[in-house]
Amino acid sequence: MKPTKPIRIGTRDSRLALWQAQQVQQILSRHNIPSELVPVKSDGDLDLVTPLYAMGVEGVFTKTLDAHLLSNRIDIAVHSMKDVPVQLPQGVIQSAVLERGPTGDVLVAKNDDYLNWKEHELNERIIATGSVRRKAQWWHRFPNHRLENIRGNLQTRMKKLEAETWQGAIFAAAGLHRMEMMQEHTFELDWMLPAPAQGAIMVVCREEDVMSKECCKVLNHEQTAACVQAERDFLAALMGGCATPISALATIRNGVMSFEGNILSPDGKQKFEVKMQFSEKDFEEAGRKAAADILEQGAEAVLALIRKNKLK
Ligand SMILES: NCc1[nH]cc(CCC(=O)O)c1CC(=O)O
Repeated sequence: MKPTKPIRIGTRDSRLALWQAQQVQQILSRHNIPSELVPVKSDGDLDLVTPLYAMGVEGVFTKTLDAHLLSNRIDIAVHSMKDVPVQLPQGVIQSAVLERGPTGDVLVAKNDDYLNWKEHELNERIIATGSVRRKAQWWHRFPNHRLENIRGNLQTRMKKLEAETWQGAIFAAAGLHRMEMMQEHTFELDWMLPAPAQGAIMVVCREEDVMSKECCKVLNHEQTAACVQAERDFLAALMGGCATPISALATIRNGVMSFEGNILSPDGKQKFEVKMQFSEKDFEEAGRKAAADILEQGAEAVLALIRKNKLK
């Protein structure tokens, strides 16, 4: 099946978003499917002051592209999957998930000091992150550190870090990697679980657009799709929301899925975690089963706390 007109690929206009959309374009072109990029400004990019968790709406990065899709100004939209609310708008469907990049979070620091920081140390250090999920996990490990809010695209945040006296800032490894912005003093935070679907690129299209749906099949990476589905099912079963201190990472090796998830209170004091393995026949159940396990441990108390904070 070949489209008669180039597929219009909607993307945000940040450098990272454009890079990701170009990946999609390259794969399509390898399969002789013509396409064109349609960059669109999103509200999440226009307001650089308000922390994301205070914007009060879900999908600040995705709703502008959703509107473009539903009004037929674009045929597909490319998103950083971790920014996409688990509930897609009516009429919009997931048409592919690309093979995943690096999944973790990293600390970009001013020097190599991090290697000497002890868990629960008394030193007060200043680290920048705007993410409630990263804050909660950081405070769980370093309760005495001060965490500063930071917003903006990767380039903006990196410049801000250079200009401030902070010891470091936290970034998704995938973004830095894709922008070739890996800095000298960068440390993998292997003790921190990423946001559900971090490092994955999702493609969506209109539900009834058979042609685009078919073309997107060449973009889909099945193992990645199974892993991020499990992570998002975990999130959906617990809250169904973004900007919550809920993390998850699923990986598949030799046909077995290893699933890790956690929920923390926003101050990092309470933490529940789950680690489970699933064989292929249970992949579709993984997220839901992990959520049931963590709730059984008593995580509901933390969820109630998060809900109360959100209402304030
Ligand atoms: N919320 C912003 C965002 N959305 C996707 C990425 C990076 C790429 C990815 O994680 O898929 C980032 C930057 C960051 O968290 O540092």
